[in-house]
Amino acid sequence: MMATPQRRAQMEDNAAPAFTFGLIADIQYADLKDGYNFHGTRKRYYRNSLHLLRNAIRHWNEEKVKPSFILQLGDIIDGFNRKHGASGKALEKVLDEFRGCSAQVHHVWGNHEFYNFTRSALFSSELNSEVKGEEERDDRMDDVYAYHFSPAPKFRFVVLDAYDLSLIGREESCEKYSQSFEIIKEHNPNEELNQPAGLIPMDGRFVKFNGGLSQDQLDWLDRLLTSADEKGEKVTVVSHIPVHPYSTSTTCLTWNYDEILPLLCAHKSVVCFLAGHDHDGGYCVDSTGIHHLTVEGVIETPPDCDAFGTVYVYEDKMILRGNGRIKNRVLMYR
Ligand SMILES: Nc1ccn([C@@H]2O[C@H](COP(=O)(O)OP(=O)(O)OC[C@H](O)CO)[C@@H](O)[C@H]2O)c(=O)n1
Repeated sequence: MMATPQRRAQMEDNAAPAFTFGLIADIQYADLKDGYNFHGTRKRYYRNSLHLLRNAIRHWNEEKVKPSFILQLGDIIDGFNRKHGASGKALEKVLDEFRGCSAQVHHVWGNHEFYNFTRSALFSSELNSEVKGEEERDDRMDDVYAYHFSPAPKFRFVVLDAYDLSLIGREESCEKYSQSFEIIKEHNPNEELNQPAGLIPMDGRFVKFNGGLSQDQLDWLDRLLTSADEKGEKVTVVSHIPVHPYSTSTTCLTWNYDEILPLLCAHKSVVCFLAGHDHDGGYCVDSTGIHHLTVEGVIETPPDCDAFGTVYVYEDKMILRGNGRIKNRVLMYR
């Protein structure tokens, strides 16, 4: 499709951005030969994912305007590492690549983080990139990996914990596990709870490899966005699991997306929602003008291609410059 002259002009904005940041999703590195996804329809390049990460970091380090930070959108190493007793070694290998990046990295937690490590181990690891907020600590958020940061005046990023309510990464003895079990069993009668087989399409999200936000996290997000509205900030919300059904397949959607979406739409500060998880990627603009971008996964990207992007942030828009299978996009603020 030909770009309209207006779209071309927007893409070619040569003015200096306020700042830029990098995007990469679902690296899922493992020192294993290539495999396939569950249905055998998509090849997974476990070893090569490290090379694609290296390409991304080389690109970011050579950028004229250096990215202020990188968003690693979760599933940094694959769950298969655990079976091979290689979780620590695999993580170290990927983090070592990231250490060569001149920008700070914000790590989001996905399902594969919990296949490899306990929640408490993750909190004490380098994958905890939490920036302590300016607001008073809320004790109810102690076991939740959610935080926010402001890379430049009038801009804020919120990192969400999409496995706050989940059957993975929560001790069976805890209240949140019981609550999650009830939620999933109400919609999914399958013996194997990773299976969406037989469910009506919109219920396909009620599988074990997804999760949701607790009421405490929703309340925290609401308070944070109210404060951002008052300050006139532009907010980008980041999570491993997408929240808009048009930006992903329904089997990769957050359990309580139907509570999260209205909350985001009610806050004028929110301009963009970034996620990974669905390796095919996706994009839509919701009815209120929030951009929902699901970033294509490195793990299912062939070795001769790439899967990373750089976002140039302006006062009125963000411009995504994609590499490999990630498309260029202009995201005008609502
Ligand atoms: N229909 C399915 C799909 C998966 N499983 C099992 O669930 C676990 C997680 O699956 P996996 O594909 O590894 O999860 P990813 O986060 O890498 O990918 C999510 C989307 O599929 C990507 O687009 C694993 O144990 C699978 O075997 C299942 O039982 N039934």
